[in-house]
Amino acid sequence: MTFLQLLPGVPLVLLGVLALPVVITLVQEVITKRKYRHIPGPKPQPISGNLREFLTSPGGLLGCLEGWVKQYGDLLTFRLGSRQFVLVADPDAARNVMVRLPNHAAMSNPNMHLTKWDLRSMDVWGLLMARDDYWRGLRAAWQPAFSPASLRGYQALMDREAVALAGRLRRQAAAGGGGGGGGGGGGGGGDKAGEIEVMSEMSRVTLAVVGTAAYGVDFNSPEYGGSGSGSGSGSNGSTGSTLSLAASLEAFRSGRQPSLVSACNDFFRTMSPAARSSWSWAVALPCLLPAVRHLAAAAPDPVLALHIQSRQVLRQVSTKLITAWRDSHTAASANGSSTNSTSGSSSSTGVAPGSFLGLMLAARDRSRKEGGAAATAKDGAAATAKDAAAADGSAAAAAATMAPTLTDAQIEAQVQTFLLAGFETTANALTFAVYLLACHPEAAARLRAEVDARLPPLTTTSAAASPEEAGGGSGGGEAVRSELLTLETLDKLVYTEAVLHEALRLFPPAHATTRETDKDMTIQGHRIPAGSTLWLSIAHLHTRDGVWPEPQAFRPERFLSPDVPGSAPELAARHPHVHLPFGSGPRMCIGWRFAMQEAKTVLSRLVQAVDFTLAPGQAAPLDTVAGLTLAPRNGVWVRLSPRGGGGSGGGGGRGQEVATAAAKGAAVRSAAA
Ligand code: HEM
Repeated sequence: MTFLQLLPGVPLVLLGVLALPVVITLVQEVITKRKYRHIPGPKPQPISGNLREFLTSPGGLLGCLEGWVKQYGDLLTFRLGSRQFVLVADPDAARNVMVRLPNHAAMSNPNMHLTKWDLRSMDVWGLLMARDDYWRGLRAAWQPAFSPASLRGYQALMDREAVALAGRLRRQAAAGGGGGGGGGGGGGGGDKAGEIEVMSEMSRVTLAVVGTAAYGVDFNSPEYGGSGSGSGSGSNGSTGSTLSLAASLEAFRSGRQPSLVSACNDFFRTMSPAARSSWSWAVALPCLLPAVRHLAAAAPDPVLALHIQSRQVLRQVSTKLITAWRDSHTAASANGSSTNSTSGSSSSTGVAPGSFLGLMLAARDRSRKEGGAAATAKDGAAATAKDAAAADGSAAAAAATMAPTLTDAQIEAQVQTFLLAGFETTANALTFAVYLLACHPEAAARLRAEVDARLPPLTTTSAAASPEEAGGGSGGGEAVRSELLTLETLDKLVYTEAVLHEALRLFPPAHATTRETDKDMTIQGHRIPAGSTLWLSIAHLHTRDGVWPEPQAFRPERFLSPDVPGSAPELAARHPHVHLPFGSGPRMCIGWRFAMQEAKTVLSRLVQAVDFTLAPGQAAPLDTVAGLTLAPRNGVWVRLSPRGGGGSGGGGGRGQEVATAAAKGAAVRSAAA
């Protein structure tokens, strides 16, 4: 038989090759279906599973899950592409699995899977996704950065950024100008006089805090694309951040280089189920994925390209930070000025601000010494995370068996994890709190009274030495200063804390977390097979009927302890596992105290400095988007007015009362993917 005679068979072979992955996937689906057949849940479609309902539900991702819980009960199963999930919505069951199970399940976002390995080491090696013994070692290495002594050391820099924000907002309120040049961003507020977009401002503050607390650098400086870059349609000129996926895509198409804050926002936005690349279908056919990943890398569509770009920026920044740390540390060692790579990490003094990398490198040095030659050999065998992942084709499996020392890729993964986990969630929490206060003048008034009574006053001096000292922002020559807001004072801000807890309840930035079952287990009478992915819907627990009286109402009093006047009696009776903004158990958020300290500092300073109401045109109820995190879809616009008397605090007069925003609607969530 000649070659030519073979040709008619070629299309058939090709068809067979293409059909094979579909057949394999369908067979796997049948097997999976049998494994979970005893658990109720929506009927999946072949290949896509329940993805369509997830994406098209009018209530978005959260509304879809809510509907399923109503229909199928507190334990149900659903499939997204090839991935089967078990949703646990009962508080007791949620507590059990969070406390008992040590591992998060691997992430399953299409854009993430379509990105080549060298850009996503964080998805496996970062603390958030680390597993088993490797995670235990890593968590211990991170812990000193969040010890009480370390947190005390961060307070001055948190307050410095909060006072800078207060100055910036006060100047914008007084000038009656938009300061950042708003640009619309689809949020409805536009750049009218005295209006600001809250999320951009909060992102600027929280990014600055992460930068200085962890790395001792200013992430808002021009070096990282901040202060003035990125202005234009849909972006906030003062922060260089974009306000929506559409605005980021527009900026991307125009070839604009994103600031660090934009890249971080884009990372989260492109991890939303709504931000699908035209290559996303490949995730439903796992056996095709390695090949498609290469094709997608060669011809990414704008969504995937934006995702890849955000990871490239994160990578460049982390490499730069590591190199700078090494250079300065090597220089210091050569001068004999420092022998301790953590710059003072003893437990009594805490970790010095800016030395998170020192902590990681010290952990590596320590484990190298302890592990000796054997560990070093093992480390060498898995010299890069890429090699480890390639060894068996499973990055997650590689992580579980990793040597105890940290490779460069693993250290880079921690840098990126701290940056991402430490900034967006806190910025979103603050944004939601401001939105809720703008809608509830009575709560804002009570908060203002507490702040005025407790905080050291803000004083305004003329002629700022630098724009930074003046709180950045637009023009003018005034600076705002204050004595330090201490941790002792912060402890007394019980209503501020209650406002934040209530905002975290109604709009939990981390709306869900996961666990992976390590062996077969029984939940609510149903057998859950080993290796299952459990989806714990924090958002659902937070608004569960029958647990929370008027679950959608904004009532900070719920979180006041009984000895505080005006507290709501429900606190004592409440189930401890229906308010989990930071998760629970051994995988609970390592940065929760850091986040609360920062959020209290920033919110109280903001309220001390200005009054605010929702800007005309700002949608209420708020339009949100739930992806990896819950965020406002188009930012939140508020109108500022200065508080009276030069900002002396201490209960002095105010420039303008907060106008009632009741007509704008209550704190109802409209989460949409
Ligand atoms: C309001 C702000 C924040 C919220 C709502 C939040 C929420 C969460 C949640 C729900 C988890 C998963 C917990 C679980 O599965 O039980 C988590 C984990 C984590 N968070 Fe946060 N977080 C916030 C701020 C921070 C900050 C400031 C950092 C600082 C770096 C941080 C770092 C982390 C890390 C590294 C993990 C993974 C911990 C582990 O797996 O061992 N978070 N966070």
